[in-house]
Amino acid sequence: MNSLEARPVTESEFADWLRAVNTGFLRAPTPSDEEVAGRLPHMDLARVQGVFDAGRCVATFRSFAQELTVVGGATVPADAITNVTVSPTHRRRGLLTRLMAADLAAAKERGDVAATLIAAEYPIYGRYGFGPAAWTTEWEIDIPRAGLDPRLSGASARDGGRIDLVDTPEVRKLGPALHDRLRARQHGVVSRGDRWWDLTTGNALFPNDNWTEPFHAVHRDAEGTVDGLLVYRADDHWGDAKQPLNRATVRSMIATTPAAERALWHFLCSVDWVTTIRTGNRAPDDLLPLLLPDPRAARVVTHADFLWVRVLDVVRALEARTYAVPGSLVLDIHDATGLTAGRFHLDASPAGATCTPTTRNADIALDVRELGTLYLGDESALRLAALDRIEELTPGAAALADGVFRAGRRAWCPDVF
Ligand SMILES: CC(=O)SCCNC(=O)CCNC(=O)[C@H](O)C(C)(C)COP(=O)(O)OP(=O)(O)OC[C@H]1O[C@@H](n2cnc3c(N)ncnc32)[C@H](O)[C@@H]1OP(=O)(O)O
Repeated sequence: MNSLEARPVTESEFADWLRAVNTGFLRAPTPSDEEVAGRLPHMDLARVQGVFDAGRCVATFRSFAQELTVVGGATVPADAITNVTVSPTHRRRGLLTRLMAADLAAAKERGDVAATLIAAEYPIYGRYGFGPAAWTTEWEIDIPRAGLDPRLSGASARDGGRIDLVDTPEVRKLGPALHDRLRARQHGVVSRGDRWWDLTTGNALFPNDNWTEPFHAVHRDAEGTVDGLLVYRADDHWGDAKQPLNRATVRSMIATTPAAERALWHFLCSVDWVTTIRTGNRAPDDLLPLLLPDPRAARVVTHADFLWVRVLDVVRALEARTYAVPGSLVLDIHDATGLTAGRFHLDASPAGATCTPTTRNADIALDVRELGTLYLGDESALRLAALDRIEELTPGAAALADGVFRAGRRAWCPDVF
C-alpha cells in the first residue's frame, strides 16, 4: 500500500490514466490517440488524480467545478466527482478512501459548499458522507393505451405556442440559455459547460464514439420564446404483419413551463410509427403520467437514487436554500471526517434562513450523509427518524424538520456526469 503513489497525473500520463478509467468501467481499455488529444485540453489536471503501481495507473479519480441548484433557485459551488475507478488487481485496499479524503479536503479548502456525484452502486459513497439527494424515474409509455386522439398532431400546441424541429447548430445556440432558465427554477439541476453542449450536439466527437444525430424539437411559447427542448431517437421496428412498432427513446427533455412539457410529450406521442416511448431520466413527480388521459399507459421501468450530495459547509449550504415553512431547529451534525461536525442553529423561512454554530441543546442529531439526503428537500425527516437515521432529541422536532426541509416539487438532476 505504501509503495502505491497517489497524485495528480501529468500530461504524459493521461493516456495511461484513461486506460485505467476504461478498465474500471469495463470498456475496451486502450484509448485512441485522437481520444487522448481530444480530451486532454478539457481536463484540469490538478484535479485528475491517479494511483500508480510500478509506473502503471491502477486507480483514477477526477473532480471539476460545478454549480448545483438548491431549493429556491440559488446555486452553490460544488465539487463534482467522476471517473472513480480502482483496477480489479487493486480493489479493497483503501485506494478509493484515500483519493476521496484528499479530494474532499481540497474541496473544503477551496470553499465548495458540497460535493456531488452519480453513484455507480448504492453501497459505495455513504461512508464518505454522501446521501442520495435526488432520485430518477423512467417510464415506458404504451401510446395506443394512452387515450390521446391519434388524429391530432402534437405540433399544434393548444397554448398558442408551436413546435419546430431544429438541427444541432441551432440547439447548440439556444440550448445553454434555456438550460440556464431551467436551473434557476429546478432544484437538483447541475451546470452544463460548453463541452457538454459540444459533445451532445456532435460538435466534438471522438473517432470511436458512436454518436448518431438524434431528432431535436423545440417548443416556443405564443411570444416565440423557446421554453422546451426535446431530444429523441427512434428505432426501426416493424411487426410481422407490417405494423409499425417503433420505439422512441428520449435522450433529454427540458422545459421551463408546464405548457411546454405538455406540448412536447403530446408531440412525441403523435409521431407516426412510434408506438412506445422510453422517457429517459425524469423526476419521480414528473407531470408526464398525468398528462396522458390514461396515466396507466406509462409504466415505471426504473426508480432509483441518482444524484448524491455531500455537504462540506453546513452554514453556507443551509443559508443558500429556502424552506417550505418557518421553523427554528438546532441540528447536531456528526461527521466522522470532522469536515462538518458541529451543532448549528437553523432559523428557516420561505424567504431564506440564517444558520449559526451554537452551543444550545440540539433538537435532532444526524450524520452528515442524512443532511445530504435532506438537503434538496426530497426526503422525509420523519421517514429518516423512523429508520433511526435521525435522532429526535426534542419531542416533535422530527415532524418540524420534515415540514421545514421538504420541498413542494421533487429534486431532479437531468444529467449524468
Ligand atoms: C462517481 C463515479 O465515478 S461512480 C463509479 C464508481 N466506480 C465503479 O463502480 C467501477 C468499479 N469499481 C471500482 O472501481 C472500485 O471497486 C471502487 C472504486 C468502487 C471501490 O474502490 P476500492 O479502492 O476497492 O474501495 P476501498 O478499498 O477504498 O473501499 C472502502 C470501503 O468501501 C467498500 N466498497 C467499495 N466499493 C464497494 C462496492 N462497489 N460495493 C460495496 N462496498 C464497497 C469496501 O468494502 C470498503 O469497506 P470497509 O471500509 O468497510 O472495508
